[in-house]
Amino acid sequence: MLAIIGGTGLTEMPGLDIVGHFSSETPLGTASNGVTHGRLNGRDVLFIARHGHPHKLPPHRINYRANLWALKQAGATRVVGVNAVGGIDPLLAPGTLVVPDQLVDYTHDREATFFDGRFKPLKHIDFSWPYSAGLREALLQAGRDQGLSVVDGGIYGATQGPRLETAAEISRLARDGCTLVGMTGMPEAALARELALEYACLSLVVNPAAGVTDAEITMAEIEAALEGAMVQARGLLEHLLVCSDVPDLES
Ligand SMILES: CSC[C@H]1O[C@H](OP(=O)(O)O)[C@H](O)[C@@H]1O
Ligand code: HPA
Repeated sequence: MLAIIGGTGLTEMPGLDIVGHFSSETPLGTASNGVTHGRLNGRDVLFIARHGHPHKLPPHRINYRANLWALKQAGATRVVGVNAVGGIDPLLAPGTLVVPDQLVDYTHDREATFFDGRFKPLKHIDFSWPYSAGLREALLQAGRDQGLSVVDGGIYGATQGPRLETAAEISRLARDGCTLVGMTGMPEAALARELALEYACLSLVVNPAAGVTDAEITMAEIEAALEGAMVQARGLLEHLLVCSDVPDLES
């Protein structure tokens, strides 16, 4: 079943016919929220709000392990993480939707693996290509079907937060090749891979990253960009659920 992890600006899925709720308690601690099982456009979908609902958890305090575990237990096989990001590449203006194809992890002190001694045998997952190619393509196809222009590829730099970055930090990320910056892309992607879940991200550019323009970053501009982009993102996700080209990885 497809699962959606909603981020900033997506703490619930409007229009969902609720089938049931799964508890937020897991062997890895408490998930941000209980997992909601619903039907959208006649298709089953699971939903969890990464920051809780209402939005309360900062990115470094999210129990990513519990969230992924709860989704897997609820029957998820494919997971789309939705995230608000800053645009490092000046071509990625606020309002742009991106399906990243790579990431660089700058986070620290997060519970970033299931293989910390409790789960055996230890597996060193291959993470050369951190996102599922099939799910990325399904997202891009859903965007094309909806007439949306969705950027195919981008390098997501995952920072610790919750503060935004300095201009010098963003210059460093740009030198590393990052085109997008956010605070939640890791360890979410790696944990999904450890649980053998197909995982891809739909990133919404909500501001130029620090120093990309001369202006300071304001929450007002972020909220305005998020409002518009989220309407498109929700349409894309709803279409993804019914899109005939989506490979059904469960069959
Ligand atoms: C200034 S908004 C920063 C906040 O938004 C992003 O969250 P998410 O990825 O869950 O949409 C970013 O990572 C920060 O947590
Ligand atoms: O500029 C940003 N930096 C990090 N995370 C973000 N999430 C939205 N915008 C940003």
